Amino acid sequence: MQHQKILILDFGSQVTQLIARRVREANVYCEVHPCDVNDDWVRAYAADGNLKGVILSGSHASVYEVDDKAPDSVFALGVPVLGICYGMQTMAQQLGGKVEGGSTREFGYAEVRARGHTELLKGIEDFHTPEGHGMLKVWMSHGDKVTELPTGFKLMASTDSCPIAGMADEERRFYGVQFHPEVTHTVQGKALLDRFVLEICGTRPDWVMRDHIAEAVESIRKQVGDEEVILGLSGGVDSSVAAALIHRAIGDQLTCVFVDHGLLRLNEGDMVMDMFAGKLHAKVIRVDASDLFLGELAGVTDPEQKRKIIGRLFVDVFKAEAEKLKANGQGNKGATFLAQGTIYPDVIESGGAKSKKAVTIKSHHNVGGLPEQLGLKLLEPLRDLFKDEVRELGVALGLPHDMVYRHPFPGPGLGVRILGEVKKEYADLLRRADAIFIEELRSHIDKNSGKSWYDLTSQAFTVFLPVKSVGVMGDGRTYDYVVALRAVQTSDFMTADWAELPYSLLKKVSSRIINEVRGINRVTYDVSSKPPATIEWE
Ligand SMILES: Nc1ncnc2c1ncn2[C@@H]1O[C@H](COP(=O)(O)OP(=O)(O)OP(=O)(O)O)[C@@H](O)[C@H]1O
Ligand SMILES: O=c1[nH]c(=O)c2[nH+]cn([C@@H]3O[C@H](COP(=O)(O)O)[C@@H](O)[C@H]3O)c2[nH]1
Ligand SMILES: NC(=O)CC[C@H](N)C(=O)O
Ligand SMILES: [Mg+2]
Repeated sequence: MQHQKILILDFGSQVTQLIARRVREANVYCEVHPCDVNDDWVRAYAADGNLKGVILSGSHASVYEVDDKAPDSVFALGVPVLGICYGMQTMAQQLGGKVEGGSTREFGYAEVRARGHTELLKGIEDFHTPEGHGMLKVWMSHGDKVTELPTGFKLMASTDSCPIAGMADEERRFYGVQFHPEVTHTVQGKALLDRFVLEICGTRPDWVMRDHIAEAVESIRKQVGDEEVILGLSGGVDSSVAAALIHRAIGDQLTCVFVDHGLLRLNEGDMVMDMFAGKLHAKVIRVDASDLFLGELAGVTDPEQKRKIIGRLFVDVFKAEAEKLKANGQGNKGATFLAQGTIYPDVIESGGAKSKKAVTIKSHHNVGGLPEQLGLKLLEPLRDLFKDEVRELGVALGLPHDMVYRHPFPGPGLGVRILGEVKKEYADLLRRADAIFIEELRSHIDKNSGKSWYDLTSQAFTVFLPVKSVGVMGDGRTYDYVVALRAVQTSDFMTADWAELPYSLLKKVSSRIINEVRGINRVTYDVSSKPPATIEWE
């Protein structure tokens, strides 16, 4: 089935993904593409008639400094266009208006007054002033402003310091807002985007997870035919959901390879095997490669070097398993496809025009280089989905709730949570400390929300610090290792706040770790946000 869709052109804003999230939440399919796609691309993209509207994102740049423009064809498609912040500014400039650098900058909360009556803001006000004007509580982040409306536009909204905070050409259905409707701080932001997407663009809300399973199953069958697929299964959310979906489509033509690199969490290996072999009846090969990984990591202390070694060993193991599959005597012909749990944020991050300019903070282990080296074709059934859509899909496929709502776990595992040199002794201590932390997070329920602290945090784990400190236990002196607890709250993992865990919880965890894990005598809590820190320590 062909879905109607909204095109989001990304000018490099930090929050472009949120626009996509909000549109998807309205059950409308959308895609984010870099702003520098050309006119031919836009026309081809719209050729099947399913493109119902375009949204132009914000940017850190200024329209008078860079020449990032929307392809002109966007304004000639006959579909509605919404410009947000920089998106509004470039729309204004491209259509004959004027944009200038302002002397006052607006960051954060602002109140915007609706002007006149426009279709976009119809029925969308947070409150009315005594004079009867509609006001919106919004989030702003800009220094430049539109100072002259382009021909055909009328004023839609303003603030004290930004007289043109919204503009509309109702004839052509072009709208611009200086504020950010995609962030939750803009109280009616979701309502405004819903109105644009559903009413102004008239899009059919047909993006529903239930239907997606049937469509995905059909397309996997078509793509794979009677060939065979291997999939790197980590037990994490993405690869597990990909495995369940592909298994539903092609059954035994799928073989999952689960690599135990000796850097997994406590009992993780058995849990993953149990679930896949036991409940889903999928073929899973468990490869015990801990000696290989720990052997190659011995003596290596540099984080980037550790990541590269782990990435390379993953490739080696997959390669060896793909070969073995041909000769296993069970009628396998050998895999021609490699399946991956790549999700939409991975696609945007690696393909976005903007992110190519970004510096490498850490080389995320990735299997992106795999297919070429292995001579395999790629199968990525989740590449259009956001994480929470993947989770919804997992539940719909019958995966247990606990598995689907697990915190993400990085491929290099404890390898990046043991600072410096990785040793089995350290990994064993860390596994036990981490298991205690997670157990307590799960059992501590927050009274206000009724949720466990595991569910209230996005990711939580323990980090092993290879330093010793002095302690006293049972009147004796100890000289043992230190661990740090890390718990963060984030929606996209690009930025994160450290979680304000209750002291009672921290107290319990600390006392249990020190009492139960001999070899650790000190526990600290990491109170750094991202940025400037990162979530993992390496
Ligand atoms: N131990 C492992 N064995 C086999 N494949 C792995 C392993 N760890 C990671 N991978 C592969 O690397 C991919 C990327 O890992 P990543 O952690 O980003 O995703 P995930 O584990 O599927 O989900 P989550 O983000 O919830 O942890 C996985 O989808 C999987 O294919
Ligand atoms: O699959 C992965 N392979 C990796 O190499 C990797 N490194 C970091 N992470 C995860 O990415 C998110 C952001 O982490 P950082 O703030 O530490 O960069 C967090 O969720 C991290 O756990 C990884 N995931
Ligand atoms: N967030 C934005 O899109 C900002 C646009 C532009 N850089 C400004 O300061 O106005
Ligand atoms: Mg993972």
